[in-house]
Amino acid sequence: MLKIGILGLGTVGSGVVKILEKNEENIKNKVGAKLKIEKILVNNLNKKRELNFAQGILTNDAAEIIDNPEIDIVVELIGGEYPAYDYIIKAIENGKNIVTANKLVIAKHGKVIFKKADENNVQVCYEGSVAGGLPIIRPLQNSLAANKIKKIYGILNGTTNYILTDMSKKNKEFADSLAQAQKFGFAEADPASDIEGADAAYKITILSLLAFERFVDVNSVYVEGITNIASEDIKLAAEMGYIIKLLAIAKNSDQGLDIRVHPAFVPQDHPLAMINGTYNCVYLHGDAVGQVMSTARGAGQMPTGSAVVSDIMQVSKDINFNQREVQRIDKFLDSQVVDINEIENSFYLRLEVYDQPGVMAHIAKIFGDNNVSLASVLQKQKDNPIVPLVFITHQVKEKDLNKSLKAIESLKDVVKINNIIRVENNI
Ligand SMILES: NC(=O)C1=CN([C@@H]2O[C@H](COP(=O)(O)OP(=O)(O)OC[C@H]3O[C@@H](n4cnc5c(N)ncnc54)[C@H](OP(=O)(O)O)[C@@H]3O)[C@@H](O)[C@H]2O)C=CC1
Ligand SMILES: N[C@@H](CC=O)C(=O)O
Repeated sequence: MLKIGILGLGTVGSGVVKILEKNEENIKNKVGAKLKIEKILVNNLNKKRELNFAQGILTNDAAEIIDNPEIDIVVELIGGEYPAYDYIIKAIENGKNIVTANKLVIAKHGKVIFKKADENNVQVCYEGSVAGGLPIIRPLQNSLAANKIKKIYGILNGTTNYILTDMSKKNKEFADSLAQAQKFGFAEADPASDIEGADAAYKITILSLLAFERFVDVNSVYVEGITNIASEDIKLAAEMGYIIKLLAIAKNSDQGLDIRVHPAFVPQDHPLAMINGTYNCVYLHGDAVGQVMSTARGAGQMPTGSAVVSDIMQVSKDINFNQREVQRIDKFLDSQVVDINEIENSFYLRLEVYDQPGVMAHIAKIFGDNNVSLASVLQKQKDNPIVPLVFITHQVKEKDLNKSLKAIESLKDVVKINNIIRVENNI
């Protein structure tokens, strides 16, 4: 019998307990040992819970798990940076194997945690940390290991994909869709991490670690969230043949790593445009295998529970059969991240201008002076002295676009620049 201590009994922790109970027999057969939940750490012992436990299982003292010599595997599901990180380190030092779904901790502290795990001869598994129920950590470590991976495009945040899908398909307002995602338990305890892009940045940092064998400083990832996306942008994107998605992108080249998270126009006929709701997707290119695309629900109790329990089972099997999967992280290098200003993209620009002669000529001249060429222009007629003007540019370096936008903003016939969104035509 192997004994498990779980830190956290929220959305994911409850899912893990349910799966371990529901599939108990099947899990025992696959692992070759019975798995027993010894203790569960919660914050508030008096909280009303959907699951019932025997006396003494729930505790609010972390030491009863991380310092407990009976426990073989510590499953960290409390989230956030601290005390989660401290608990993981202490548990490793105490010889526990770790399973976690905490992308923040793995993205920020993976290097230290993996080193510590190696020194203590234990494993750290984190399949649930990226894209919930979508298998991608183990495939990158194993099934795709023969490949050199050049680029990854991901829809890695369930909350924002849910919001964008709702806004585009059901004409819902941002705040209503976010509230729904929070109610379902997809959103982080602090949903700013979802809607402002940090959650996806942690996830693409973890994928880059495995795909490119590079440690990335998560603070060097360029991040923009979806809080500026208006329903007007979603409608205009559709008119122009695109869907707006929050993309997490990592491309490796001799110049360094182009790694970023931002909303993007995705062509309507691209498979990524068809990933809706809480579904996540990873779309990558391996030199041997070619394109690989996988999709599954990226957030929520049972999909994430599925990934976490699979990790628990893998670690249990390894303990049971006395083996340990080794990650050769000692060979991983630190990454050079390419400055966003040097990256070329096509852009969607939505402006409001005074409807008067010459405005187009003034804007076109500034674009021309800064090497910005236009792929399409959409001028909306309104019975109003102020009209929207929409452009899609050809590929241009961000720094050149920004120079021209600064000049355009100061034109007196331009009211304001409403939005700028990157257009990913070459995924
Ligand atoms: N929700 C999702 O869909 C997904 C979440 N994840 C990740 O999984 C992890 C857990 O997320 P989720 O289940 O949503 O989080 P929740 O907020 O739903 O649950 C957190 C749990 O941890 C407990 N807890 C929080 N802080 C402490 C503390 N300082 N000491 C003791 N217990 C504490 C809470 O106790 P109490 O119940 O008493 O309040 C609660 O049981 C996070 O890292 C998250 O990013 C990953 C993929 C998907
Ligand atoms: N808040 C996250 C949960 C899973 O990682 C998301 O919405 O994707």
